[in-house]
Amino acid sequence: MRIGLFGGSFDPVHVGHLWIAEAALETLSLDHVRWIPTATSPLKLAGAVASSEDRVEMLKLALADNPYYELDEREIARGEISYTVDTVAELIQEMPEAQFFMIIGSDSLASLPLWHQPQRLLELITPAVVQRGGEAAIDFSVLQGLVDQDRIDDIASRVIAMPIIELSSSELRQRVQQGRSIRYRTPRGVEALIQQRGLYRSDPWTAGAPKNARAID
Ligand SMILES: Nc1ncnc2c1ncn2[C@@H]1O[C@H](COP(=O)(O)OP(=O)(O)OP(=O)(O)O)[C@@H](O)[C@H]1O
Ligand SMILES: O=C(O)c1ccc[n+]([C@@H]2O[C@H](COP(=O)([O-])O)[C@@H](O)[C@H]2O)c1
Repeated sequence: MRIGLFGGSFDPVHVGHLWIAEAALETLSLDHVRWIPTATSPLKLAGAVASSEDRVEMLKLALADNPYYELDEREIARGEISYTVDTVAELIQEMPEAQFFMIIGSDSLASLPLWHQPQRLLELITPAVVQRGGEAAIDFSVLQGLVDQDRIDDIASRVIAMPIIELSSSELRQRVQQGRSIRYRTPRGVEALIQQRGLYRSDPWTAGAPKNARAID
């Protein structure tokens, strides 16, 4: 079994995320992509804007019709800060036969030395980094000091190519807050849920504390 792990805040999930997962499935010949929404991302300690429940609900709608996608709610269930190294160690113990890949954007690679126990994490799992067409080549030198050059070359050989999709969850949140359309930026069901539940309507910065207070209690 070859399994891609795709973690994120998914606040909300958007078509950039879906494209990444699809490109990863093909490039790495994966059996499935396991989507793992964070409780609180270690480098986004202010917490997500939407509640964990709403983010999971949106993911369920986005992933529903794809048999190669699985939703893994362990980080939400664990609560508190979601360290990837803990999640990966758990999964390896549960599925010792599987080969895991950690799907990450190049911005996440750049911050990897700041992650919790990055050296141990890289001993446990191989990152597969998304390379967006037209962008400068990924700088793998950030891994120097964490792993040796052979390992860096191995990681660099597993890039996931995709076109540039100028989208982020922050942009979607901002658009909703400004009353602008998010159509085609996220699946229809997700868009409908955001509207129905009134998510992202108020500006979290002017409204005060993040709404996902439970995640950082
Ligand atoms: N448009 C995109 N193209 C390539 N990678 C992306 C894109 N959007 C997100 N990613 C990657 O997907 C992973 C999960 O992202 P995350 O859930 O934090 O979404 P985000 O859009 O980056 O959110 P935010 O805008 O709130 O920071 C990260 O590794 C991130 O680098
Ligand atoms: O383990 C860490 O220290 C760590 C630090 C930063 C990010 N991550 C993971 O990287 C993924 C994307 O994070 P983010 O902040 O872009 O939503 C998500 O699964 C996070 O848990 C993990």
